[in-house]
Amino acid sequence: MCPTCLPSATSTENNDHLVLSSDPNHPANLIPALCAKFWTLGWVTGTGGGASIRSDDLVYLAPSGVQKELMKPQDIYVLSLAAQSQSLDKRQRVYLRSPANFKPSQCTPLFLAAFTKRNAGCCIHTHSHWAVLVTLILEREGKGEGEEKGKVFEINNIEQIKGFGRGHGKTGNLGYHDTLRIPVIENTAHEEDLTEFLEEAMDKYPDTYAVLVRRHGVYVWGENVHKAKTMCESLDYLFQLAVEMKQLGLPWITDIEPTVPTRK
Ligand SMILES: CSC[C@@H](O)[C@@H](O)C(=O)COP(=O)(O)O
Ligand SMILES: [Zn+2]
Repeated sequence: MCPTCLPSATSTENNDHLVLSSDPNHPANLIPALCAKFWTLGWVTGTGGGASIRSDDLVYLAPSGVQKELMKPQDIYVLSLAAQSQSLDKRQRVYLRSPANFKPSQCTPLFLAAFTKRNAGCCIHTHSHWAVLVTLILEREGKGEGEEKGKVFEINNIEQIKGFGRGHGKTGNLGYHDTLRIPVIENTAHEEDLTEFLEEAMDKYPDTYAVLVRRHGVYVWGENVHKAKTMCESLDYLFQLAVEMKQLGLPWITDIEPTVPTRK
């Protein structure tokens, strides 16, 4: 048992009903199904990456260090946000369900940041090559430059930008001519140490739905699973495009005046 886990049920009454459902959209069924799809995209290979879903007060999490594409609903942890907030030691996690012989994902505090600071319903973490390559390009461009250079990915005038919401609490999506900005934080030796930097980036970029982690990957969240998944897909498309644009010597930010169509 992980030292920071505090199960509120014994192993014999391990609240299996919280993860056993015939509904394919139940979070305990969706997390393994999504991770199996993400594995085919190279987002969660070699146990890296993962996904977490919040349904009201309950947070569903994968175990740590497992092949994410082979997980089963019975492997899923369930945590109560309310119980967590009442706990005297905030680092102590209050699990309603802890599968035996596992530890909860090291990404747990980062997923919780998306749920508590942004009221997200789903958070996805990928180790996508494209995300990592974008952070490497930015690292090279930021070398010897000012403080902020290399610490934010910016792109405009690409249709797929319209796949992003304007920001938490705002209505509508970004437009074709808007600039999408994704902050970049530096990687740390231990995943949980990323949390304070992820939270800082969320404060500095209140409209962002994603944070890149240098030489590591990306965290993407959304109000629900559909939004988190489609924004993660749109981002990966843009990261790949951006790497290929860079190879062709094309800039990510361009000055294109909006055109008004003339109708005949
Ligand atoms: C290939 S190990 C990757 C981990 O250190 C981490 O970055 C990660 O994304 C997954 O952590 P996990 O605890 O297995 O959910
Ligand atoms: Zn990771």
